[in-house]
Amino acid sequence: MHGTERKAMTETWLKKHRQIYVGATRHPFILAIRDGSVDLSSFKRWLGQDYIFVRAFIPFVASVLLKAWKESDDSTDIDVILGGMAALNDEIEWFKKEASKWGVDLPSVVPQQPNLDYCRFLESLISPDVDYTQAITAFWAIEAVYQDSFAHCLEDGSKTPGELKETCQRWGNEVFGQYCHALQSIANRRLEKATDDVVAKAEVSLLRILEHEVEFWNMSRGPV
Ligand SMILES: Cc1ncc(CNC=O)c(N)n1
Repeated sequence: MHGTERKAMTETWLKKHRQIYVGATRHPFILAIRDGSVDLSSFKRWLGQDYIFVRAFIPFVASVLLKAWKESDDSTDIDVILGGMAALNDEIEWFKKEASKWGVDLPSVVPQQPNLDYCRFLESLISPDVDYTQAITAFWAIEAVYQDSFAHCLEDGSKTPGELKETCQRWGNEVFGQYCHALQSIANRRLEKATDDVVAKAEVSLLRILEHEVEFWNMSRGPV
């Protein structure tokens, strides 16, 4: 990496890994929501699995907050991360409401293997051995996949069914988009000053996240 221009590292990575990024953000499940052909049992499967994921995501975000507090050179990072935590509080209530609307009994949802694998990966990032730069890059990537995916379902020309629009709005709205940009700016700022070793680790975790996200969407198809 020596001598490499590191401004906007995350943008460089998204170009370099474009194929897998498109796989994660234009998955057949998302395309089916967008064209209105989505099977509602797929949607319900996704909803139940995502609730389990989001519960595991909370301690991960808390760990990023703690790392920011200990390691960040900019105290306003905390405000951005805290905003993300506040959104998760809302999100948990929304999942409960949405699940009851669709007749999904959340306590009886069994986590599928790709979900367990993704949650275990999140847990590995909580370790104090993972530094703030790597953790905030991972946090950005996880949020950005949902933002990009669901915003696609709200674009002009999309035929998203009315009853799924609220779901798409949750992650596809403008405010969530700005929040993802704020996370991306923090990641870029940190990556610019990071050691080659940390930059390499952050890139690997970005790739792992994109792979986990593809597997996560694949679960909506149901057990094979
Ligand atoms: C599998 C997955 N990835 C990203 C998100 C978005 N972050 C928090 O809600 C999510 N809900 N689920």
